[in-house]
Amino acid sequence: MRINLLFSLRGKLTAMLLLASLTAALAVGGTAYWLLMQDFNATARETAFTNFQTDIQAYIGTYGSWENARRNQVFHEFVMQRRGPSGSLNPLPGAGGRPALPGETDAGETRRQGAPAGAVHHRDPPFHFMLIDTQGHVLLGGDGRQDTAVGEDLRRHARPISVNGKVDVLAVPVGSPQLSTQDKAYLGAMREALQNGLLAACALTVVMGLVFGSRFGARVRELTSAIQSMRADGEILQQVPVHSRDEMGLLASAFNRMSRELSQAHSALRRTNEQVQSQAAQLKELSVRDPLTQMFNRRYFDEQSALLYQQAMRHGWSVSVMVGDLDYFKSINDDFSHAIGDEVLRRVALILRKNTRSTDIVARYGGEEFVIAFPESTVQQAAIRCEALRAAIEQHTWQEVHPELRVTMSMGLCDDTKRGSIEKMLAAADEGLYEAKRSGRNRVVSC
Ligand SMILES: Nc1nc2c(ncn2[C@@H]2O[C@H](COP(=O)(O)OP(=O)(O)OP(=O)(O)O)[C@@H](O)[C@H]2O)c(=O)[nH]1
Repeated sequence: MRINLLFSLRGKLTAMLLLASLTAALAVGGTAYWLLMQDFNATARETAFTNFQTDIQAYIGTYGSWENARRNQVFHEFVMQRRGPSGSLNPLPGAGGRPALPGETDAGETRRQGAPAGAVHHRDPPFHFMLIDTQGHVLLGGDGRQDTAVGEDLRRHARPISVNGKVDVLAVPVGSPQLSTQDKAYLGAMREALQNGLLAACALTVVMGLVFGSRFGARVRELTSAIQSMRADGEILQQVPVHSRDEMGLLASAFNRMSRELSQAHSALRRTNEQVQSQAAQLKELSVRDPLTQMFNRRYFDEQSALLYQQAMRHGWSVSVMVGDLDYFKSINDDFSHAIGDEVLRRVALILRKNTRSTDIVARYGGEEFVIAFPESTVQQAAIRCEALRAAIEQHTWQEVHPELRVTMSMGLCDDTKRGSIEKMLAAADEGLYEAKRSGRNRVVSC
């Protein structure tokens, strides 16, 4: 049976691997990118703080105190003066200290850090510092909130700036750090590399899924085909190769063992069945045989002769029955021994069997009495054959058994099917036998 690739193990395994790799790649790539961004932000924030701290320390240090410094020179002018026109001292715009962004200038940013309330802002820097005193009052920045106290939420993030070993001011970060063009380019390249890696991983996963799925599917197919080949009529023993020691290998080993055990059990069962059938046949044979002469017994004769009679009636065939009895058999037993009597019975049985057709039903009816049913035989035809039997018995070399032994048989015959049954025909033949005995024995009398 062919299975569509989509629904095959190979297809499912490939899809599972693809899903797993996509999920893993997205999770790992996303986390790595996020961590990288965090790292960049932290570095940018720290650099900005260092620059701002340096400027403030220089500003206050130059004038002795914040109040003096503010009275003497505006902070952004101090910074401009300190850095010079190129601003090379601090490449980051404003007190925030980040690299200049397109459309921004260092001077512009620096001016805005110290700009008084109401000053014109071309564009708010995305990240800068507000300077507060130890009581939380705004000293610098804060979009016109000078001398007002900032809230606890902002003070929580304030970082102290010490001047000459004393902390009088704190820097509060405002906004989020902006990355430089170089950083952005670097991060863009990283993102592109991650995307390409993700695509490559997916392609590799599909190929690996198809290859591994194919190998895995082939091993499953071996098992499936072996199971489908198992038949109760002798094909139970199926063995598959064990390729590995993993679960598939264990499954293959377990299947091989199960198939071997099943096959052994099946063979044992078949042998037992054969023995039972043979014993049943022996028992059946024993039940229809006379143990002394091995001839059919009375039961068998009654069954078979009744069938023969029915067939004869149905087809209009003739049928004859003979009842024979050994003459003076009691004297044989008495004069020569019971064992010689048995031997006589065995030999008579042999003579009767050898001198009749395979279609004739020959049986020992009891004691020294024998019966024969002749299918498709008139009484005249049966009489000729009974006469031959009688002569054969008389002429047998009985001297081999005992020098003085002489054996003869008297017989009665009947072919009158109109009597209604085989039993009635036997009864009529028995009358003939009686007549044969009465008229001198060793003869055949038809009735
Ligand atoms: N040895 C031996 N004798 C048997 C067997 N079955 C029956 N007999 C004997 O056969 C004898 C039959 O004797 P009777 O019925 O008197 O008949 P008979 O002596 O043959 O006399 P007629 O039939 O009148 O000629 C009996 O003595 C039985 O014991 C047997 O299986 N073996």
